[in-house]
Amino acid sequence: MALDIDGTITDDQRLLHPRAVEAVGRLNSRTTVILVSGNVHCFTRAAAVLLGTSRTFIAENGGVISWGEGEMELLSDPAICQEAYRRLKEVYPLAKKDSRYRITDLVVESNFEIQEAESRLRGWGLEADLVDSGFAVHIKDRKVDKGRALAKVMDRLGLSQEEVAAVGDSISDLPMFRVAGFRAAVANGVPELKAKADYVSGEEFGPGFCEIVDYMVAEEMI
Ligand SMILES: O=C(O)COP(=O)(O)O
Ligand SMILES: [Mg+2]
Repeated sequence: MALDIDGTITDDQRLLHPRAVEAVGRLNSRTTVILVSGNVHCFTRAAAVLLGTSRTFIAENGGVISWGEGEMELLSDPAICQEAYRRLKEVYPLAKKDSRYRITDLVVESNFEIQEAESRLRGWGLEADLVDSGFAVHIKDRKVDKGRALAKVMDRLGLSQEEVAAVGDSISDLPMFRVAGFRAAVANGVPELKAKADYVSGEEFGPGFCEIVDYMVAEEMI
C-alpha cells in the first residue's frame, strides 16, 4: 500500500490518529506499507520508524525516494524550484516554511493566488509547478510527482499495478491513482481525488482510513 500521511492517517491539525496507527499495524502484518508524502525526508523516515512501515518511502511529493536504510535518490532538480521561488517572490509576498530540511522542493505559505502563480511559471518557461496539499503549498519540479516516484518504486520492487493500492486525501495524491490498481480516498479528500477513487470512506481522516483497511480485508485484497 502506498500511503499518504497528512490528512489520511492524521487529523486536520496533523495529529496522528490512534486508530490509524492500529490499522497501519494490521497492514504491516499482511502487506508492505510504503509512505508517500509531501513531508521532508527526515519527517517521513521518522514516521516510517514509528509506524513500523517500509524504510523504502517517498518524500517531498516524489522528489526524494529512500531505498531502505542508507540509500536516497533525488528525482528533482532543486535549482528549478529555487529559480521559481526567486521569480515568484518578485510578484508575491512568499514566505518559506521548513526550508532547512527540504532537499528538492520548497514549501511556502498559502498567501497568494496559486493558479495565477502557476500560469506565470508557465509563461516564464520555467519547469516548476505548484501543488497545494491542503497542508502546504509546494513549489516543485514539474516532472516530479507522487505517481512517478511510486512507479519507480514499483518497478524496482517488481510490483504490478494490480498489487498496489494507493490511499490519500489531496490533489497531490492524484498521480498515485494513475499507477495503483486500487485507489481509495478518505471522506475529507478533495473532490477531484474522490471522483477517481474506487472506494471513498464514510468517515473522515484516521477513522476513514481504518474503514478503508477494513474494506480491503473484507474484500480479501490483503
Ligand atoms: O507535505 C504536505 O504538504 C502534505 O503531506 P502529505 O503528502 O503526507 O499529505
Ligand atoms: Mg495528505
